[in-house]
Amino acid sequence: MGSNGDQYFNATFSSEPPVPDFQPFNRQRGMARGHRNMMGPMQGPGPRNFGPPGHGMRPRMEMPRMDVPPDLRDGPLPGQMYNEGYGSRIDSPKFDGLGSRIDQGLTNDFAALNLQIPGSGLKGSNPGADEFIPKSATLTHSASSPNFSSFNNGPVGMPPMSNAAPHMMDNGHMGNSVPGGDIPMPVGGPMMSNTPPPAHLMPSGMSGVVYSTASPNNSPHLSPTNSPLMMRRTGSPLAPIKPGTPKKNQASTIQESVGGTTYFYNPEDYTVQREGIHIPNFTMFPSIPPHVAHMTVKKNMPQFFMCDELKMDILNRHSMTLAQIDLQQNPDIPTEVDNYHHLFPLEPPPPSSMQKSNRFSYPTTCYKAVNTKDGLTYCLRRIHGFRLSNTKCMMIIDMWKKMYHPNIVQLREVFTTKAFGDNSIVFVYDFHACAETLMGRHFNNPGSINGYNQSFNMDGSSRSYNSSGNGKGGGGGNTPRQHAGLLPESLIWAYVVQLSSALRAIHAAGLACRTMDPTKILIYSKSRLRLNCVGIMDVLTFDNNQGNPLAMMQHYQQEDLVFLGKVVLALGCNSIMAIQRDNFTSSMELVARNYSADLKNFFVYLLTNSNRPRSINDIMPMIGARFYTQLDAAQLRSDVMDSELSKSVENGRLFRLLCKLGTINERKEFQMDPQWSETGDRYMLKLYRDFLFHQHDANGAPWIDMAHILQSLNKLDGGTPEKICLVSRDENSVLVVTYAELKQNFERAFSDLLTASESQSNAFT
Ligand SMILES: Nc1ncnc2c1ncn2[C@@H]1O[C@H](COP(=O)(O)OP(=O)(O)OP(=O)(O)O)[C@@H](O)[C@H]1O
Repeated sequence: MGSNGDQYFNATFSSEPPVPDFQPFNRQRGMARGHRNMMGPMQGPGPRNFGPPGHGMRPRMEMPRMDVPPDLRDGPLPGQMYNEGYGSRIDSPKFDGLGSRIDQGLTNDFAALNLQIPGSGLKGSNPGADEFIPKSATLTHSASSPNFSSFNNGPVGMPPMSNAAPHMMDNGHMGNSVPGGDIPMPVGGPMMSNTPPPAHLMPSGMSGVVYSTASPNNSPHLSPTNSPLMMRRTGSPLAPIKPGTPKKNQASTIQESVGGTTYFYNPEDYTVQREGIHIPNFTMFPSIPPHVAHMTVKKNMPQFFMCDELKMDILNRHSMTLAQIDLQQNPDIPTEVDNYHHLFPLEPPPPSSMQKSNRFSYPTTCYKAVNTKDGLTYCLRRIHGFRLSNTKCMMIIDMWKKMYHPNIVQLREVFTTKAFGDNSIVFVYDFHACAETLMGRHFNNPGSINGYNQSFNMDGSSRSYNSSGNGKGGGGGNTPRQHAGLLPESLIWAYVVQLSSALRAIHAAGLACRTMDPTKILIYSKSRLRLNCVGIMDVLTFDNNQGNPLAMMQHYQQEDLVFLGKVVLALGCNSIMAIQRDNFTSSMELVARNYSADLKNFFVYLLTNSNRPRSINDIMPMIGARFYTQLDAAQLRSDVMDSELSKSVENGRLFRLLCKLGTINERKEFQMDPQWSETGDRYMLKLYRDFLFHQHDANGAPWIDMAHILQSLNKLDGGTPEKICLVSRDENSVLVVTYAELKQNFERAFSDLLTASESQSNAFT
């Protein structure tokens, strides 16, 4: 079995489910609107235009949130704040928002299933009771309070889908945005959480308010007592659904004329209530999918970010790619070679400049370098002192350049140069950061292993193999070993599959590898192989007198197969010595003792009876069902990578959001501008920053919960209709705003900033 996914195969498969990440409850995933027929018939539009304006002609396969009735898009949001001089009023006379309808649908759905729905808030309390109605909940703020003029310009509607960020099209469900159930928001309700906000956020004039357990639209949800973090620890604290919850009556059809077209629609058709589906109007990283979560070794802490192993791997590769050398201390390295600059040697300088490569009979040097045209990093392999006398061989190079394979290091171009002070030819390959050679990984210890005490070249000559000299890898270290110091057979087959796959593609293209050698096979990650240096031998050994440059290919292909057998035999015996002719019998005995008959047959086929023509395709039956193992490992790894990628997608989005917020808040140059942060609309964003980061609990202790920050930021990004209460530090100003309003202000502020920066840069140019 390949070790690409070894850490997952080795995982402890515990019967105990892992701690869910940020997912305090289980519920039905959202369905596309196209499934509505499964849930019940559409409420009947008549023969004219049906549905809210802008939706009449739409096919029904739409995201539910696309269909926002005009009362929510254009009408005042419940709880809309209006400016009344220096006082602001919370006006929430009829709370019948989208969210509550959605919630009701979900609640009913769950009720039908006789399940408990967290967050329904049904604990026997009557939501319509007076205690839920903080009548005349008028908030005051100080004279320095922000100018709310923007609210006078008319109602702030729920943002239409077209204004939403693309990620809103995702079907992810949010952590604890459990619908509030059947409870309509009480008239005049203060759109508060089902638990009181932290003490410092509770306005002094509202201390007697009873907080509703109603719609999530009105609920900040997260507080020190009901954060997802707490829920993870304690199980869902949200109330179970009350059995037999009555269904809400159907709303009557609404008629609306827009631009001469009359739309008839039932508002509830354009919410997801009827389907009992709740698709959040924002997105966030929900959790690791179970097929990945159960695969990994169980961790004590939930993983919101990339796993350490992968992160270190990526960071190492990044730093290796960015590494530079001080050219003043290395005058031998030219600043520029052809289209490449920032040359960085990938191996220490050889003891003698005349030391030849084990494989090429010329001194060679490898550099990492950046291409001036595309800015990408490549590997330059310089062959010292080689003068290209005939360009006919470039026809083979062109064939190699077209050869794309996941187990071959891609050849990009070949050029001659005098930049090194001699006639050199340079082969440019893709750079695989942190790659090492198979030699360095597995045969770096030239000492006695398995009874062999001398290293040999693959061709059987007696020259000792050096390590790759790059200080990486090593025969011991992290290399997986079976008993008796041998490699696990699964790893050997993983190598065989990859090497034979590369050879198969090469031979099918009419070429030959000619560098099947442990020093010319790159390995990275756990067991990922690539054949390196393809095409070099075709140039270095090109026979000018030969009419057809490909005439010798069949012969070279036969050699490839023999060398494949030798490389794998050396791996199987864990020694280069194993391939020496004298050692062949004992090597085969060792293989027969420790490995399967298939592996032995593999060596017999490739390394005996030299007169028999061989084909790479004959290897496939020997690999047999092990192909499935490789495929499984590759797919598992792909699943893990996909899951890791999904985390990063959300991280990047939130990081950009935070960057924007940081650039808007409290800009010194705008401090005295009445339109800016201290006195203008941006004041709201400044208070939001405190809401986001500076919460404390009832005892005044800082309340630090990543889940609160993540969820709140995601709601801001999604511009949800949910309301939050923002309080100034002196507690004299209280703003109740929806995330949608915050988002509008946020985007406006940032675009103002961009405009200002453009005009400034224009002023300077
Ligand atoms: N395409 C590449 N991407 C990244 N690193 C590479 C690439 N090619 C080579 N290297 C690095 O350069 C080092 C030297 O490679 P090289 O092929 O010269 O190995 P070697 O053992 O020194 O062989 P030789 O005896 O032929 O010089 C390798 O260990 C590898 O880490």
